[in-house]
Amino acid sequence: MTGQMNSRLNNDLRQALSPATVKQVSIIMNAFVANIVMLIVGFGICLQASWRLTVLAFTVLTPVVHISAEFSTWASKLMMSQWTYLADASGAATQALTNIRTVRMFGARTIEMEKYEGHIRKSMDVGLRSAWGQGAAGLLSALVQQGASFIILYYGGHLALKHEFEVGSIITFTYLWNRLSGAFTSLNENINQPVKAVSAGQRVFEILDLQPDIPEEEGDPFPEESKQVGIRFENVEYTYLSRPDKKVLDGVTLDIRAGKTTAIVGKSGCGKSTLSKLVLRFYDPQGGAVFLNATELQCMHLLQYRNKVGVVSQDTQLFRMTVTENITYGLRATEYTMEDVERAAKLANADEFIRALPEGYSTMIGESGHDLSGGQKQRLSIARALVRRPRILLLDEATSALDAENEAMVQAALDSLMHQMQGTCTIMVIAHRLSTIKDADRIIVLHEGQVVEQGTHDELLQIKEGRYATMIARQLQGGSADGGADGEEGSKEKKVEDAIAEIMAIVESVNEDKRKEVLMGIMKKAKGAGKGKGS
Ligand SMILES: Nc1ncnc2c1ncn2[C@@H]1O[C@H](COP(=O)(O)OP(=O)(O)OP(=O)(O)O)[C@@H](O)[C@H]1O
Repeated sequence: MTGQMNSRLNNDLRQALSPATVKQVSIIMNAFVANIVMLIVGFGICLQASWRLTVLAFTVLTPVVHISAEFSTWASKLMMSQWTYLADASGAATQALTNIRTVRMFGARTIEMEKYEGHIRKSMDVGLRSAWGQGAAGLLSALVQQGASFIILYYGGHLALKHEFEVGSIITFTYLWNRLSGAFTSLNENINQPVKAVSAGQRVFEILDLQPDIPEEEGDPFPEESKQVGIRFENVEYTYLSRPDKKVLDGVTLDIRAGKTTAIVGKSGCGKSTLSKLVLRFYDPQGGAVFLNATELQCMHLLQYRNKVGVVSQDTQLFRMTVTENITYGLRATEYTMEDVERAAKLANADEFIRALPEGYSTMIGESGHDLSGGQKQRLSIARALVRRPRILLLDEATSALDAENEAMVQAALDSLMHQMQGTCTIMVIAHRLSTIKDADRIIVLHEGQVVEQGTHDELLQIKEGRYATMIARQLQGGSADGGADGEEGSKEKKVEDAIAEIMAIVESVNEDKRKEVLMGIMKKAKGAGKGKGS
């Protein structure tokens, strides 16, 4: 899609601007004026020489006009489809080049080349058809014009024989007629070029004038600096348009409390990122509503709102700009100082590696940040979130794509970010594992688009400890594991494996000195549950 838009903008823009050079404008204007004058004056002289021959000649010209108009419509349809194929080719090339590592990894170079060639071939076929058509239309109109000259000579001769017309006038008339039809063809071409440019320009403006589905510059102002902001989901339902059969959020009601850190956890695909997309208002819910304090998010001035939201997500996107420009992306020069940038970078554990770059903060970053490690990109993205002084911070599985070493460094940066922001900023953390959200004030567990549990870390641990204890007790007694965590289905072994994995996650998620206590707690409860069941 991006490639297609790109190609459309490039091709159409080139065509739209093609007549807009001083040389082209003067050529078109000169030829246009000369041809119009030639047509008017020539028509007058012809009429004066013989009105009958003039009417005859212009009657013959009518099919030429018709043929040109028909050909123009046909050719512009062909041109559209030729551009569509070119856009497909450009889209395929952009996609393959953007994901060049994946293409190489899967040995798909030849497949991608063939795809590209396929689109180009189709475009070439259409181009050839258009060229043949243009040739045929030219030939036909030349034949019609020659035919008109022949009829003029024939009928003129006939009139001369009857002494109604002088022989010399026939020669003058034929000469004028040839000049007239030449002027007509040239005028047609003169008009065609700006007309094509205008229609290409219209297509460019169609794209430029596209408005976002959600209006960005109207609505209630964002609450003042002194006021804390909380987010509330009330009975929210959401289904992606491309998958109408699957309700991703099904009556979600939850609070992201003002000034607190709230973690959203749950298995892959349960709807966590969809929640964050609704918070960012990329989409609006189909049922229920999202509120910012007492104001419905849909009534909020979107640009002001997004300006106050800092995001660190799993796939950080960087631009081909300097480090400073990447950190301050979206801010105007008056909205930050260099001290702000350095302070944000220090808090994000990024200052050290930035200073080690060849030109420090002025170093140009390669396309999509390919010359930085995943961890470095994430730390830049944390600095980017910090420098905006956000009132809402969204951390969407910011460490999930990193290796252990980078994860530790980025997690340290995130901890410092959350520490810095605590109390002044409302933080929403989306995580796979409980271990990454030790400092959350509240944890909300999602399961298949619904909130199944919520509470503080300790409250959730107690619930889970109780559940796993019951499961372990049942296992120890050789009984069924049904009724285990989150009501999931599957074989007994799978459930035990899941239970152990989750117990390990709990153990990881608490401080070392508390780990023993948690394990002892589970074993104690398991023993109690076993006895209860046995008696
Ligand atoms: N753009 C989309 N179009 C259609 N379906 C989507 C889209 N994005 C996500 N989904 C589907 O919505 C469901 C929830 O996805 P979501 O990304 O919110 O889950 P998640 O809990 O964040 O998962 P993960 O932890 O793996 O990132 C999944 O079934 C996913 O396939």
